[in-house]
Amino acid sequence: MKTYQACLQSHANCVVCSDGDQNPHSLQLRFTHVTENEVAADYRVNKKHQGYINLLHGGIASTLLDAAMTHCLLAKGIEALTAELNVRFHTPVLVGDSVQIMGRLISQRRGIYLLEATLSVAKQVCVKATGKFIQPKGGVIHRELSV
Ligand SMILES: CCCCCCCC(=O)SCCNC(=O)CCNC(=O)[C@H](O)C(C)(C)COP(=O)(O)OP(=O)(O)OC[C@H]1O[C@@H](n2cnc3c(N)ncnc32)[C@H](O)[C@@H]1OP(=O)(O)O
Repeated sequence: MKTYQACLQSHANCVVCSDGDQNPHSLQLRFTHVTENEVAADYRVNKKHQGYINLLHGGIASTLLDAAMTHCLLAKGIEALTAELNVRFHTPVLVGDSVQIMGRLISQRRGIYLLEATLSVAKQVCVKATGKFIQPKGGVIHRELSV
């Protein structure tokens, strides 16, 4: 089984979790293990990431939840692609809010991993997601570009 550190190399330039040297536009999130099947990260909402004035863009919120679920699998040595993402926006999140993002593995059946993730402010869940993840055939995730 690959280690978490080794799995991180598969997305070394990631817009969510690489360091600023690798990608200056990265949100530079750091996920930590909470339990065997759970990871978490903290993030303060930057005004660059608003959609409607002073509200966190829903696409960015979805990205954070997708990343939490991905890291949950990476922490278990599993590199899989998002095959399906379902997001429910309960409460707007504001610029400047400190948010906690959690990802949790729910189940695994016939190569399809089902996960859930939450984005909370002061312990109130504002955005919730479920996702299905699948390991690509042959296991190769990254691609070479022809140009
Ligand atoms: C911070 C870290 C960030 C890292 C990145 C974050 C995660 C991402 O953004 S990943 C990028 C976005 N996702 C992608 O680009 C994925 C694009 N899709 C794909 O590559 C493929 O469709 C992939 C790999 C998901 C599945 O491909 P493949 O294995 O060929 O699937 P396929 O043969 O169609 O299906 C395999 C099985 O899964 C099932 N399946 C496929 N999709 C789904 C789904 N959404 N729900 C349920 N079942 C599904 C199929 O029915 C099939 O079942 P069975 O074997 O019983 O027939």
